[in-house]
Amino acid sequence: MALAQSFTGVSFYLRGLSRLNGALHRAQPHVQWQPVRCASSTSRWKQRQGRDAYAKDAKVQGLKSRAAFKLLEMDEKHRIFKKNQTVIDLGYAPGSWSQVALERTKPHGKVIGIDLIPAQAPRGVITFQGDFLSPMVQKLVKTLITETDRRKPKEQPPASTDDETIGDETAKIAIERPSYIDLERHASLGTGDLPQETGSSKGRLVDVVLSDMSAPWDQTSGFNMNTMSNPYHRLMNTSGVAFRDHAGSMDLCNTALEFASDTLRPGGHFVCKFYAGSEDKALEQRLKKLFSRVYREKPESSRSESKEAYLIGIKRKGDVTLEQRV
Ligand SMILES: C[S@@+](CC[C@H](N)C(=O)[O-])C[C@H]1O[C@@H](n2cnc3c(N)ncnc32)[C@H](O)[C@@H]1O
Repeated sequence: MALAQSFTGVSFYLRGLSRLNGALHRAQPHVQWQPVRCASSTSRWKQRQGRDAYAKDAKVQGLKSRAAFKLLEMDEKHRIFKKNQTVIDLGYAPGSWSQVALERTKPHGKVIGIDLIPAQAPRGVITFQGDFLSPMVQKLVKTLITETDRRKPKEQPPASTDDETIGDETAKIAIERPSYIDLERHASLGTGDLPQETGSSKGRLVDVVLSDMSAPWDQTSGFNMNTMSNPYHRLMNTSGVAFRDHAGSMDLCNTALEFASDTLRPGGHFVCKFYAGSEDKALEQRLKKLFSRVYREKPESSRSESKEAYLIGIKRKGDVTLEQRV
């Protein structure tokens, strides 16, 4: 049974890091996750999913979505993951990138997923629900990173304590902190006792920061779906208006990059999705300040009609930090 502790408006789930089964283990015989080429698409999403070989392959292999293949392609080319790394997955829901990250960082990799919406995370992923554009949420995530780093798997309490159940078990780490709402209230009153910003290199505990965040838009179709059991369908990933998608993605990417600047170890890597447009060159320049090598990728599994593409930063420079935007 999964244990969950809810704080007002924010939920933490820590599932047993070493007990990976379910979808991930079912996917194991196909660890290569070799996709076949994409079939032609139609304008209707559902029909397209029906014909899309990547979407079918993801289902067969127990992956939460076809997006997994984009990350697998990029990892194949740039060797992003190594065993036992700590990975932050921004916009993790429904969780296929987290599945890939867990698989590629075995046996003791740690994956922390953050998303606006609640979702059933892959087993073994620590999740945090909140808007990553909020500075408060970013601070809480930094605190969570520090806390989980202190509690390595070998340091967890024995199976008989209250914090751990046995069986299809899930380990829970109870993290003592004020609620999200309390923190927001204190901040607005100017009395905030916020979590301390982690000091320069001291807070750099992360090996890989991934961001597949897309600015969410209100749902415009598919209202007949059972949205209580599948909240992923409550929001659309693109507005359909190229400029809005581009502007939204630049904000998300810059925020993810600044977070990477604060939390990535020297030598760490960064991947972020963006929607192409006039500002993406400036974003690429910012990456070049922080990383030794920067690549622009459009994986084969990314639909050709989509303006999405990825920037990859390899090897964070140890002596550089990015200035925050004003
Ligand atoms: C394309 S989906 C990610 C798919 C995921 N990489 C996977 O493989 O399953 C984009 C996600 O970004 C999330 N997102 C968008 N804006 C966000 C924000 N400001 N904070 C946190 N998550 C956000 C959305 O809720 C959505 O779940």
